[in-house]
Amino acid sequence: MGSLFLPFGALSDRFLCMGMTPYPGAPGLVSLWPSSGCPPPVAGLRLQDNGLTRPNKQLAFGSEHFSFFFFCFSTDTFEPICVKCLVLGQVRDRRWLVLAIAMVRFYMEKGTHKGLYKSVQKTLKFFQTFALLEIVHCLIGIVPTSVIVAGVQVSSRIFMVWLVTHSIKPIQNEESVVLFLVSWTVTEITRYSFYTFSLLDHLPYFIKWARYNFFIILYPVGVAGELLTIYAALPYVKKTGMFSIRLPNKYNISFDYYYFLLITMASYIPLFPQLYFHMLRQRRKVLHGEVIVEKDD
Ligand SMILES: CCCCCCCCCCCCC/C=C/C(=O)SCCNC(=O)CCNC(=O)[C@H](O)C(C)(C)COP(=O)(O)OP(=O)(O)OC[C@H]1O[C@@H](n2cnc3c(N)ncnc32)[C@H](O)[C@@H]1OP(=O)(O)O
Repeated sequence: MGSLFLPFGALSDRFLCMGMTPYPGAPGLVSLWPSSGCPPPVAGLRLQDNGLTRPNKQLAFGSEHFSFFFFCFSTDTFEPICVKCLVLGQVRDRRWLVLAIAMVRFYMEKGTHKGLYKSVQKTLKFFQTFALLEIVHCLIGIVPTSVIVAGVQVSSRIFMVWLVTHSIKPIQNEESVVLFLVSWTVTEITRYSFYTFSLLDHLPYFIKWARYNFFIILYPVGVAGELLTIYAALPYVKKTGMFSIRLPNKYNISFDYYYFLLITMASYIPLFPQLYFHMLRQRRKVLHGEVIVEKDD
């Protein structure tokens, strides 16, 4: 029994790891014990070593309030694999599922999108801010995803959540907010289901297909939602001068949030196609087995 900071370097052989967190994806206590004679079938899935240096199998289950997870790994390298599993948070699909259910329930009860953002904003801000960890994963090499691709994707969403939708209350009931909320949610449920089932080596074709097809529609829809929301915010930002710094001031600097928003909107023109074509290349590679040599970002 130990905490997250067990001396991984001192371990050898295979280990089964079991953890419990206060809520899905949060850090929590982890128990480790040698897997020999130990790994039982977990929820019908047999954990077995397949010689990978990343977690061989991982399974997470629980409720909205806490989460259990099991995984089995080999320590033939001294990579902190357990930490890797924890921070990768394969339960994120369920966190986004919580958001999806909250949105559907709200719409069924109220019959309107007005007030939807307000009702899900805490959950959204929490999950989306946690997505910053994705950039950290790329930076420290836990996942092979391009830092630039993940960085643009995550930072644009964080920007939308905190500096646009959270900060500019009059736009929170715009239909465009629903557009990006729905496309982000469906995308993340699919994406994290894909990662989870891939790690389990039981990837249903539908999940794989969905991961590499849904984006064809959801990406433009999400981006349209984001751009329309920023556009709707412009008059308010201009009128209030929010987040702007006017001259004269003692630092002799000026900043105009209105123009910053315009520049951000313009930056979608070169950046979005890069992300979209990246996904189209991934699609050809994963679904059609094409060998694609990508330029280093
Ligand atoms: C300050 C203001 C800045 C503003 C900037 C403005 C400009 C913005 C321009 C554009 C903005 C776009 C905004 C986006 C909006 C939306 O999201 S709309 C909704 C639709 N969105 C999508 O469909 C997103 C699709 N895109 C992606 O999924 C991504 O591009 C990606 C996730 C960032 C990268 O995908 P990809 O290159 O395919 O890599 P990965 O999926 O990460 O896979 C690489 C390998 O790594 C493994 N892996 C990754 N993460 C995990 C994990 N958590 N657990 C386990 N494994 C993981 C993965 O399995 C792959 O492994 P291999 O298969 O072995 O290679």
